[in-house]
Amino acid sequence: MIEEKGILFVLSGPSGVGKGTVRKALFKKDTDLQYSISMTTRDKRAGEKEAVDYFYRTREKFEQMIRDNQLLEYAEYVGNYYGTPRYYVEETLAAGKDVFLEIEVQGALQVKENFPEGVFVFLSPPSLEELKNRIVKRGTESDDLVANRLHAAKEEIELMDAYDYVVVNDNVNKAVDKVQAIVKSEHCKRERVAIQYKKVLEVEEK
Ligand SMILES: Nc1nc2c(ncn2[C@@H]2O[C@H](COP(=O)(O)OP(=O)(O)O)[C@@H](O)[C@H]2O)c(=O)[nH]1
Ligand SMILES: Nc1ncnc2c1ncn2[C@@H]1O[C@H](COP(=O)(O)OP(=O)(O)O)[C@@H](O)[C@H]1O
Repeated sequence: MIEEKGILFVLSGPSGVGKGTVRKALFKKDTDLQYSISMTTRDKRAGEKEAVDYFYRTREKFEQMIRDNQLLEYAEYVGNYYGTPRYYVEETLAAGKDVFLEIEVQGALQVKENFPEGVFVFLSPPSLEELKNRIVKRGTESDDLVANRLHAAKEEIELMDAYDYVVVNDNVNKAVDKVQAIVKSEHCKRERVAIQYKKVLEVEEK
């Protein structure tokens, strides 16, 4: 019997590059991917909703989840915790559905250790100057935090080699098209493996 687990897709990249924007645009088009909602200790921004944008938790609760091994990965990022609840990801993949994570770079590298068969996509800014413009334009960060996030971004861009794909987010629609093409291409690859496996079984049965 061929194991029909779902594929884990991980979209990562520096803060402000447009991960949230690309992910939201992608989910308006592609309903076959299951988005894993992250847990965070950061404050809710205006317009955000519990269990839609994040699960908002206290540091105490978050640290309890870490101790109980309930997070697939987590990272402390610019003073707050962010993490992926383990149960949802494992159950959804086991049910044969694809899971989509949108997380920062330290977390993506942890996921890669546990799920080397996952598909890792690095969303890159067209330039650092443009990344700064986007963070400033978004207006959610104080000047200090903008500087922190840019500093983190420079280090993160150096980790690009660990990824399977790089998508430059110069234009949101084009970036979404590329992510969708990656999803399709990975499905074709898994189908090839499944067909090859079936052939092996047929030969063995003869
Ligand atoms: N490691 C990890 N990072 C996450 C998770 N969820 C969100 N992030 C990342 O944490 C960073 C900060 O997120 P946020 O405060 O929402 O700011 P924004 O994405 O820059 O608007 C971003 O790079 C997110 O992609 C998660 O579950 N795990
Ligand atoms: N391709 C793009 N061109 C111009 N601006 C963009 C693009 N993608 C995202 N943005 C803008 O950049 C800012 C940061 O995007 P966001 O999705 O919050 O990034 P991230 O989730 O990676 O931190 C937002 O104001 C968003 O509207």
